[in-house]
Amino acid sequence: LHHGGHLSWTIEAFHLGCPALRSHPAPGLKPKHTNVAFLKTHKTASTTMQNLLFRFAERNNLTVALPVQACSHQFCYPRSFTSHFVHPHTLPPNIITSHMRFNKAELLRLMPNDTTYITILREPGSMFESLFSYYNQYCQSFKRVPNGSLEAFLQEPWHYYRPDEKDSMYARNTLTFDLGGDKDRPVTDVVYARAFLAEVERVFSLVMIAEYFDESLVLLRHLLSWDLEDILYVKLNMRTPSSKRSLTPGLPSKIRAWNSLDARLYDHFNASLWRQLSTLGPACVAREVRLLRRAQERLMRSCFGGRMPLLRSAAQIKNKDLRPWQPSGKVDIVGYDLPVNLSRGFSSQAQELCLKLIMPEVQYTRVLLRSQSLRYRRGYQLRPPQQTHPLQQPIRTVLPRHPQVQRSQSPPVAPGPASGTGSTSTSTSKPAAGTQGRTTKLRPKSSQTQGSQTKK
Ligand SMILES: Nc1ncnc2c1ncn2[C@@H]1O[C@H](COP(=O)(O)OS(=O)(=O)O)[C@@H](OP(=O)(O)O)[C@H]1O
Repeated sequence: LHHGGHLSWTIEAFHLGCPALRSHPAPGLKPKHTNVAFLKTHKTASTTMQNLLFRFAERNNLTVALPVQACSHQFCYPRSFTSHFVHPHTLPPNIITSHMRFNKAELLRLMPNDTTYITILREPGSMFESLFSYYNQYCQSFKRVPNGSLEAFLQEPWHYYRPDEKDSMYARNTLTFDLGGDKDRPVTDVVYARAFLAEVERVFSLVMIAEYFDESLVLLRHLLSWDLEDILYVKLNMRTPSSKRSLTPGLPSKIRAWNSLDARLYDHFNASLWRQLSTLGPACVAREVRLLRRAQERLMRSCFGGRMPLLRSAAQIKNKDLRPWQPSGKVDIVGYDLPVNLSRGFSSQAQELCLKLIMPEVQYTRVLLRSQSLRYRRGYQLRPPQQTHPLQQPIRTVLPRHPQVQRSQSPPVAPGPASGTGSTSTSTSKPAAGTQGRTTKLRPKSSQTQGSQTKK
């Protein structure tokens, strides 16, 4: 993306009187928030968000907390998160975004005081259909169902579901579980449901909604004072149309009843998303979404020569760094390939951007761990002997390395006409199953927003 794109975005949005921009007449000078904890929930477009955050971290030389190898590429999900799951070479972190089961106290210990907490939810019907298809070979509750029939499962879920067995969190109230809640709390326990919802509301400054991904990104950009280029993305981790099934009449309501805690969360935060958007102003939001989509198209054209990169099944993707993990033979996750002839005229930085945009979660996590370990070791060698190494200090005393980033002085590199191969060499085999401070306060919500094997 080129500087001009950013400029026209800010000018156009400014003329529309977007509240956050109006209150900051020189948005280009406002420092970006760089300390972000994104709770990566399951089957909610969270891999797309994670990729966006990984790229943001790399561009700004930030540190991303990554799992220790024993945890695979997730923080030992479904175990409750602890800072022991974080690789020491990725401390102290600015950003955390890999799958985990949320544990507020541990994150407060790990992350800087001014960390912004964000998560994403998806409409329960389509989310459960996605979970049911993706985890049908792993989750016993789903495996028991004759002919893998979603209808049969929903007809009598208690016949197939065992609350305490391995992977049961994919079969009921997965969002509630990921957020650290009790997925099996009876529907009648309204007091619990209300208190849980209130807690989520208190902790998370933004709860994105997958169905309104672009609108959610507009809110995110305002909340964090980020630029347009910071929210560009390519959709990742999609199933092929043939792996999806449409829900027959009556199923959505059964799914909501079975996942009543999740349904409650979704309804609440969907409504609050729209309240936030209306505070920002519908015209402003519509224009920002349009600008985002136009910028995406420009980026797609320059990286991939078309409106979208070439969508491929894993077997068709030549570069193994770009092959997404496949949960089973029964469901196809599509990925992308880089066009072979796009390397000419591209700077290596531009090639890297195009590659990273479409790099699947498992491979990107490995690449990032490698580069951060390298940086860590270099830093360690350069440190005078008397200086205490951060890991020798209790975690609570470690200060963030990059509290905030000033907007880039130089224009971002335009991805000119990319190579079909990356410099990385990672395998696509699925990693092994999840085995198995600092005193911080949650920052107040930003006033700007008034307005995992473990499976993959
Ligand atoms: N930008 C955007 N907007 C809306 N939906 C999107 C987006 N990006 C990805 N997706 C869809 O999200 C599903 C994958 O979610 P996750 O990446 O969270 O899955 S995972 O738990 O990490 O495996 C997967 O849904 P299904 O295809 O229904 O399985 C993706 O198609």
